[in-house]
Amino acid sequence: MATPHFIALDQGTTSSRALRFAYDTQSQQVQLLAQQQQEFNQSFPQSGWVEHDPLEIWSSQLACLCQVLSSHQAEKVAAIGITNQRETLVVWDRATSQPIYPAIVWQDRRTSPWCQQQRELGLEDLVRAKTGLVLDPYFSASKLVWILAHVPNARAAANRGDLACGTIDSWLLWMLTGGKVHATDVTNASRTMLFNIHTGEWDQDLLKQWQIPASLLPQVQYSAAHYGTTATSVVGQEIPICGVVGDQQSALFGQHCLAPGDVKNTYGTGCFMLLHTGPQARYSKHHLLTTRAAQWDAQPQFALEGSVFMGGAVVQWLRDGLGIIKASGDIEKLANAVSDSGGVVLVPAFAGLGAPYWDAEARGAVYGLTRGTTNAHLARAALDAIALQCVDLMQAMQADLAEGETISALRVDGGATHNHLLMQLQADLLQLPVLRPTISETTALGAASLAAVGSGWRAAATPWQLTMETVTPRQDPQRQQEMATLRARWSRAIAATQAFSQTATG
Ligand SMILES: Nc1ncnc2c1ncn2[C@@H]1O[C@H](COP(=O)(O)OP(=O)(O)O)[C@@H](O)[C@H]1O
Ligand SMILES: O=P(O)(O)OC[C@H](O)CO
Repeated sequence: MATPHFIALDQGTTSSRALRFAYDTQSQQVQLLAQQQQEFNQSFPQSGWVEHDPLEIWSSQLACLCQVLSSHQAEKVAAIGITNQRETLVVWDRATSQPIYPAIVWQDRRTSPWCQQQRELGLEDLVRAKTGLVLDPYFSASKLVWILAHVPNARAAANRGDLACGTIDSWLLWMLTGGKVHATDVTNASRTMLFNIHTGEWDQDLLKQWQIPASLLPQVQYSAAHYGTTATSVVGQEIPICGVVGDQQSALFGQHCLAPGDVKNTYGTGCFMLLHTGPQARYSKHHLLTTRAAQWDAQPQFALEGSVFMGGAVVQWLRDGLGIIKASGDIEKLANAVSDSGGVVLVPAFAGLGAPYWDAEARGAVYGLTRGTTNAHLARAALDAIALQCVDLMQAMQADLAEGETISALRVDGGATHNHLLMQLQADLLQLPVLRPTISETTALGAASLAAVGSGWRAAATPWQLTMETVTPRQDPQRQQEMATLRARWSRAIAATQAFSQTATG
């Protein structure tokens, strides 16, 4: 098998995907052979709540896997890698494998009051020191506490050891192995707010503080490890599962960002900028998170992360909420109908503001409307907002760089990077080259690559061949002036939005 195949399962916020790659061990070339994708339902049962059906996640993911399995010879598949939307939490019954409640999604804000209580108890610094995270509803811990408190009988069943919980990787592993494996990897664990990023273990103090029985939690392993094999009764054959990694850390790995100073930004539902910082945990002075990067041997790896909750989701809102475009890709043509937003600024704080503001109570706002404002101006303002949120992340990251470190380019991936207008805007705002791989599926590539490492087919440090396209920043004075104006307006709009959320009473 000189050209083993690896399958990545990429379970995202809006869709499940399976991608099959062939890896030529001689040339290190990788080829995408087949891919399948299924969207699934998003449920918004109350204001600020976001839920998924874990069984629909599972059935869509299994269907995609089975399709790419049957696309080529079965025996060529050397291993599977799983990558996933992070933080989203599932709790299920160990005996029946039935979820006891829908998955509470990373975007869900219902636990904002609980987070506030924990801050009032003075836990913020302790949580940050142990987990690298800020006390925000984004992370899994508050979602688990909510389920244990609100789902009938959940607390008693958890205390008896009858329940299991985990992020989506754990849920998929459990189902793929027919209930044999309850595990997760360090990157996913580091997003739960229950994991000590320094010791590499569940933090007993936090578990005690929040009354979480340790028996609920999965076993934590390296990202490249032998997790188990798929059950024949489920998938039709036994295939080793040798990689598990959160989707943003997977993209970091897939983009070959393995050394301190390497940075990537993914433009999916949200936008996630990660800076690899090497084997030492580094704490931000500018409200970024400290998180685990993919780990392939005994040496832990760390990253600084800036998370923006509404990236491509703003485009979905224009499509599904306002109905001003039919497909996400239509936004570029509409936005190109005008030369700028006409002074309109959209702050998409629909689910609060993530890094670097961490304002769970902020809500979205549009400024600068006139009688002349059109859908095209709004579309343009939406793209501006995606890029400007990422400028905030980059500014924080640059301010956190160690002496001698510089960021010379931004590697990008994710659905919204197909938008040329957005990518040019990003390059111009940052005055940095934006590097876009011709394989846009670097998240899946990262998981496939880790599965190849975990199954012994390649060494982690050996990069795949990646061809990059460069978007060069425009440096003419007029453009620079336009970008400065955009940034100044954005700062005012953010300040006004936060002031409104502090003064709003209902
Ligand atoms: N041409 C485009 N311009 C802007 N946004 C886009 C474009 N194509 C897709 N998107 C957005 O990208 C997101 C999908 O990207 P993807 O990487 O598949 O996300 P996820 O992994 O979060 O499900 C959607 O929010 C969609 O609105
Ligand atoms: O599903 P994505 O690609 O939007 O990623 C979601 C993130 O992992 C949330 O932290």
